[in-house]
Amino acid sequence: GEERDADELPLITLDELAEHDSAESCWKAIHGRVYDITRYVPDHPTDEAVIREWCGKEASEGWDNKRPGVPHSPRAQDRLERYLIGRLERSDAAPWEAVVVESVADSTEAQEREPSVDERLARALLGLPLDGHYRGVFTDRGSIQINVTFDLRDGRIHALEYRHLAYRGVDYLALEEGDEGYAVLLQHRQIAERLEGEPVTRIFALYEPERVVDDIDGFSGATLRGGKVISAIRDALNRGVYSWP
Ligand code: HEM
Repeated sequence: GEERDADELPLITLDELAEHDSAESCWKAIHGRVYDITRYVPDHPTDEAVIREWCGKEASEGWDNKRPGVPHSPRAQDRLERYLIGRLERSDAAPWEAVVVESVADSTEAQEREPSVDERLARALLGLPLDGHYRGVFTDRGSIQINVTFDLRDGRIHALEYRHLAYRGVDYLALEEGDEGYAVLLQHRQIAERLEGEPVTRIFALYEPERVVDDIDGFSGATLRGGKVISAIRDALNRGVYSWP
């Protein structure tokens, strides 16, 4: 669809919107525009209930927060624009400026958010991981093997730490020099050192640990479960920012 002049679109009231609150006819208002997404509901990549509960409503909050702080991708935005049918009639009861859930919002006050001046918002709109403190785990059959924390700044990893590191009943963080398996702990620490300041995309190098860690004490790089560290980091990224810098 060509970009239509917003002024040409019909005005739709909140009452009218509210009549289309089911899967049979699902309209949503997002940032001042109204979309009839009825045809899209069955195709949405979640449980239908997730998207249906916003039918008939001002849904910017859901749109901007697939999970807290994680907005939909540009691809989803393109998709959304296919269903544009009107403009929401503004009323003071329904502010439709960017809505950000509380955990993410600057708590001081609702200030004007523009991607040109708000780096966080710009990264969010581009689908880039947001700066902040992250925590994630790798579990195996219910028990946590790796628990990592790290910070992202401009998409780069800093201060990667292991809160927990255990395989097969061995608590590696408790090992001391000379203990069997100590080299595995050193290798994990090397990962943290070598990833310091690297773009987060660099984690995939851990699939070939010898690219990242030295051979220590005759242990080959293969001792290291590089894939598990990647999983813990990806889990952290999936969970989203744990706390803001
Ligand atoms: C407003 C309420 C909505 C909520 C709460 C919501 C929630 C979600 C969630 C939780 C996911 C993640 C699925 C996953 O990672 O497996 C997702 C993905 C997606 N949603 Fe929605 N959604 C909403 C509306 C929409 C609408 C109206 C469209 C398009 C017309 C849409 C298009 C997509 C697409 C294309 C994805 C794939 C990931 C992406 O491109 O961001 N969603 N949505």
